[in-house]
Amino acid sequence: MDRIRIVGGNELHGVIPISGAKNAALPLMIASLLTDDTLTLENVPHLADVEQLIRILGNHGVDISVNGRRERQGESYARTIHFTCRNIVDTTAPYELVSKMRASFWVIGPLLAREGKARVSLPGGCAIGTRPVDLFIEGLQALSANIEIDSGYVNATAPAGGLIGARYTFPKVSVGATHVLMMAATLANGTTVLGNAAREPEVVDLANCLNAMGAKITGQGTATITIEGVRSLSGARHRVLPDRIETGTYAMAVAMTGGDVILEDTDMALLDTALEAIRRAGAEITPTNSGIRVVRNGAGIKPVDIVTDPFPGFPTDLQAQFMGLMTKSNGVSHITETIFENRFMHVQELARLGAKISLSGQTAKIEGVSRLKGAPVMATDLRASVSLVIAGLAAEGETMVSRVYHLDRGFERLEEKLTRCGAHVERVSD
Ligand SMILES: CC(=O)N[C@H]1[C@@H](OP(=O)(O)OP(=O)(O)OC[C@H]2O[C@@H](n3ccc(=O)[nH]c3=O)[C@H](O)[C@@H]2O)O[C@H](CO)[C@@H](O)[C@@H]1O
Ligand SMILES: C=C(OP(=O)(O)O)C(=O)O
Repeated sequence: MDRIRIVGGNELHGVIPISGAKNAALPLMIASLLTDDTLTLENVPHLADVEQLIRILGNHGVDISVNGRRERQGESYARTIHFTCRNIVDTTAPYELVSKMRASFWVIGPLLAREGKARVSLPGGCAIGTRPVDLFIEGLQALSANIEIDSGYVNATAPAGGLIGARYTFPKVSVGATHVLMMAATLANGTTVLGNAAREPEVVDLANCLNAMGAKITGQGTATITIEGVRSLSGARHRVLPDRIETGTYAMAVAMTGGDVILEDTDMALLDTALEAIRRAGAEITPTNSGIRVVRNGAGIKPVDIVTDPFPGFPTDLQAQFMGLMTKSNGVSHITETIFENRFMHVQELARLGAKISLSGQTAKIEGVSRLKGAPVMATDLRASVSLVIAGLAAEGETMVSRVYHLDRGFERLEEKLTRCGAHVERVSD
């Protein structure tokens, strides 16, 4: 199994290209199930989750080619991928495939909308909380779907004439349930109004792509999304938006090590709240023509308190990385996690590097230390694993991160991007 070896102590200087967003690419790929025409996605990152979803979509009958070639034949960076689903050949998404990745559950929306039925295994994904699917079920029921749960599967059927548009207000903001309801409602009869919808940029990206396919969606990016159902959707060409979590992660890495880096092909507006926190920690952040410049010279890292929240709040997917940064602040900071009830597994691993962190309920208290010391650590989930990389970059000596398959779910060519900026990071294959 691969491990990542880091020798800490180097500043970062150079340019880091930001990839397309995993969390936008996945729902966009799933949207290809809604049409018998070709959906072409540009800037698709090469990640384990994308490969896994390619397998799942193939099982439903989606024909997939990369840059005009068949999948797995070559180039693997910022790919353009064509998805064509002339016919859905199977409306079951089996446990063996879905259990590996939570977002694969989202096929339930398009399958139900296009074929009138879906049988989808309850999902897996990062072990960061219980992550139920009650909101998906309630929302689809509001569109008149009949839903039963049996032997670990969700069996959904639409009325004979198809799903029926309705008003549904989410009792809690859910990115995934917003994606699914939006996709399902595009082909429903009549109009759907989603209240308390997620406002994340990835939801907006999906809505924009669906509109390019002929859907009639308005209000994306606000808490109320209106979807007027249409009879069918066509193909489209769409560019996946930049990964704001990858952007924030590298910005925090520079704030941690010191240095001067341009994050290319990204956009400050995607992560205002996180960038503001990094600024308060002592980094200078400015826009450039193609992205963002992050600089930290001399001065130490200041302690900053944050609370995670749905967009536009501080993203939970950057919480672990920010904690990594705060381990070396020159004071005491507090981080409160409000989205997932079990997203502090990085705490004990950061402690192996010498971090001083205590937990009280959903709040972590971080007492900054002047030095971290390299150690063997274990990745426990996707964002936790990269928080260990950030800490390792500033630790003295060698940090060896095991279980990097978590990292490979969401960070494209991490070791290459960091090495080019002067870090000592390498992948070790046993
Ligand atoms: C592939 C993808 O895009 N994943 C992101 C997505 O996950 P995901 O879409 O799974 O996260 P949600 O926004 O749905 O989850 C938010 C909260 O709602 C709860 N909930 C959700 C659905 C439901 O039916 N019932 C329920 O109680 C969850 O347990 C969690 O506590 O948004 C999360 C929150 O920004 C991010 O951390 C994930 O990286
Ligand atoms: C939690 C994440 O992913 P998933 O929802 O697929 O588990 C993430 O991207 O940080």
